[in-house]
Amino acid sequence: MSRFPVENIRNFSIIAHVDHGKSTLADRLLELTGTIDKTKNNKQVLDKLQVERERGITVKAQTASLFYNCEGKQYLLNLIDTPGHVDFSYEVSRSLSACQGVLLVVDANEGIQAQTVANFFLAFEAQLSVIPVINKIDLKNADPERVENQIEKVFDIPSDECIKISAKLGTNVERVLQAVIERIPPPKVHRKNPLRALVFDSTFDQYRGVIANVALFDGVVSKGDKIVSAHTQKTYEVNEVGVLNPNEQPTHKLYAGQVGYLIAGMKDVTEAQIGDTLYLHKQPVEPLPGFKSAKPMVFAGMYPLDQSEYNNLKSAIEKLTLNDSSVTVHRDSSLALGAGWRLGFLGLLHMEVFNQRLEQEYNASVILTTPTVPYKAVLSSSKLIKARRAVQKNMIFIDQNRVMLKYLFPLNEIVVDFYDSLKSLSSGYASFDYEDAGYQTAELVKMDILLNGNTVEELVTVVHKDKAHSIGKAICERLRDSLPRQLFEIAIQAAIGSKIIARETVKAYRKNVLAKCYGGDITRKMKLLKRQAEGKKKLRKIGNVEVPKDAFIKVLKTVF
Ligand SMILES: Nc1nc2c(ncn2[C@@H]2O[C@H](COP(=O)(O)OP(=O)(O)OP(=O)(O)O)[C@@H](O)[C@H]2O)c(=O)[nH]1
Repeated sequence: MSRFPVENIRNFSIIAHVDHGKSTLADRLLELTGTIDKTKNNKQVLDKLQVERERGITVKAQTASLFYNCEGKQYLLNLIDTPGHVDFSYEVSRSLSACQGVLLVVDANEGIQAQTVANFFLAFEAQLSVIPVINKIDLKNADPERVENQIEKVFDIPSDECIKISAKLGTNVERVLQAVIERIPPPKVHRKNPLRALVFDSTFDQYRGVIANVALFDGVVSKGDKIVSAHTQKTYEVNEVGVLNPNEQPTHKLYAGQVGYLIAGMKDVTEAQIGDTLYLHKQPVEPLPGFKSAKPMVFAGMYPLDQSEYNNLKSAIEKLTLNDSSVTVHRDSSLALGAGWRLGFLGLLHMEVFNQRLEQEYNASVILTTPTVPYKAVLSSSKLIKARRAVQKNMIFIDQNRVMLKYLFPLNEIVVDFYDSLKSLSSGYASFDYEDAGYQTAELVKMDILLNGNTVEELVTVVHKDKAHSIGKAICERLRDSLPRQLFEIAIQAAIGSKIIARETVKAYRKNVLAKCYGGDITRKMKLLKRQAEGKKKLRKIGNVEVPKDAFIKVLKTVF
């Protein structure tokens, strides 16, 4: 690795709106630099997770070191492929901290979309060099000149700086590599200073412990060095260092300006925090600023299917949150579902992907409850504050066919199915991005669900006043269909305070376990009654109503 002086190193990221072709461009760059075999049918090589391959989207940023010869000099190019979907923008902002420049990929047919704008500003704020790349010029409807004009108008980048390519066919991709060398500056680092390495990502390997992805800002790290974590102050010996090419390839050393991985016998997932600084033993340095913690937008309860699985699920969640540090975890418990956690996610897709990764990578089966969003409630007079609907903030015309609209929305209105409705209403043309605008006042009510007059704590929820009736009705109907009939009639009611807003009834049914037992043999009667009592233990009693666990799961998972 010493062959690469700092001036021959470029660290860059590919950013774009979802599906504009980042991963395909990354494949071509890996092929052009001989990192992967051109003859193979390479498709999204850096999308390593099963969930990424199944869904065809990137959810984790991935790093690859490319070796590239240009005009007699050998360059080391560290490429970070990032996700496009809004839920994973935290991955993007973290990746950018290890870069000096970005390739901003824009689809030649679709033009600038919501995440193109959001990701551009992440790079712009981080003061990175931006190389605009117009992709998919091979498409019949491609209009690269129109997209060039959009880029000039919205981002103030001269249109002659755009590189027009087809990542699929490989057209002009070599020009992208040349632009990386010419337009992105080498990292500003000092090799003579003591080691200062930023942990910008980490994964957990069952056999080797924590694998930390590091960017070296100062100094050198070698196999066998003693290093200290600024976060925990624990000391470790470096067992392995190397580059990702794109799989792990050990090297003896990593130098400032380089990006690679490091294994140092960290066995516990709490030991390698993303954003931590590593330095050499007895040579302490000022820690790097790290990362702003992610702000979860959507919360859901997670419980093991069976309580005996609690500890396994706990360890799986810990390992996965090491790799996805934007998830927040708090212990929680529910009378119906037992001990579990309340997890915070950046969006609904993020929640689904996390759940799928738990199942696929850790073989965990979980119950995930319907997502909710956080509210701040003023309880002084239990009358909750005035409502505010979506308010338009501004409207900007990007070109003749495209307009950017900004609205202030209650988070709860956009979190579940807004994105799908927007896509179907606009035949797929509209794209959507959001950011937190703080808490607003709204007319919210606390809705109770009652079984024969007794509140079911698990189903108490906060809803908007206007939606209380439809949600209450849906919960009552769902409960009616999942509650077994009992010896008496059950009234299922949704109530706001003392006002009942929806009601369903489950008719009485007498299961006479003694029916077959004519003849009056008392011991046989006792045996049957005992068996019936055992069956009831799996139920939860609310007042005099017995509720099987399944009924809660059905309601908690599907309504709202
Ligand atoms: N015609 C054409 N299709 C392309 C080109 N580049 C990418 N695609 C297609 O566009 C789709 C999306 O490409 P990806 O590379 O997965 O896009 P991405 O930006 O990485 O997507 P995310 O990782 O989910 O954000 C795939 O079906 C690609 O085959 C191109 O130059 N021309």
